[in-house]
Amino acid sequence: MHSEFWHERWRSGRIGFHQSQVNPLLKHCWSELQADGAGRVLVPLCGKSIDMLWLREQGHEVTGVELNELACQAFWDEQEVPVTVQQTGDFSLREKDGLRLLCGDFFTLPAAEFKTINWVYDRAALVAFPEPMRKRYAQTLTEQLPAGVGMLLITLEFDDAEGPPFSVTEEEVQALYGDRFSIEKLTAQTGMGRSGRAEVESVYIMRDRR
Ligand SMILES: C[S@@+](CC[C@H](N)C(=O)[O-])C[C@H]1O[C@@H](n2cnc3c(N)ncnc32)[C@H](O)[C@@H]1O
Repeated sequence: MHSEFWHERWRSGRIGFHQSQVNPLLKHCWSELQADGAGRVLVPLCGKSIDMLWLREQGHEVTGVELNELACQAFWDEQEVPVTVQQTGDFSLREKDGLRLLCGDFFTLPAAEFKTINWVYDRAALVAFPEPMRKRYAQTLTEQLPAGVGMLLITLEFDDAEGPPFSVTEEEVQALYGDRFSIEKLTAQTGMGRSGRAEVESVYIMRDRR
């Protein structure tokens, strides 16, 4: 998936993935990580998700990483929070009160950004990538994240091969992350997706084996 694909989605407002409410599965399942409002949460491919606000409200520090500048600015504008934009390497940074939004390519995120992460929240990030990029994405996380990290991952499964989103099976989650994490599937809900197709939304809790 090329960057331009996503920039065009944001420019044209075709952001059906964005949710106006906090994701109910996040609210329901986050406590399973026993994160207790402590530590920093990485939200890869965060868009302008208000799930980051909910995580912040729990007490976590939050770092979101998003490719598109419109999305990063819209997040703060919609909260009516004025922020200044700083440049840090290849990324622009908008931050306020423990919530940092880094704008740039996740695959070029400096190693130092991963070192302070305790938790990862992945909703619509892994499934946003086609298969070869999913491998690269999961490899980046498993190689860069520090010991003891935990993750909440939400995936979708459906028959249609076209994406994004892309269908990700439990077997693939195991293949991508099983060497480093113990993986527990918490729920799997069958429902109608945005495009009217049947899909299964699954939540995984992943705990570092190290
Ligand atoms: C399907 S959306 C999900 C957004 C968010 N997680 C949510 O739940 O609303 C995927 C997002 O990832 C961003 N994105 C795609 N490739 C990226 C990359 N390489 N680095 C950072 N962000 C990326 C897109 O701009 C888009 O906003």
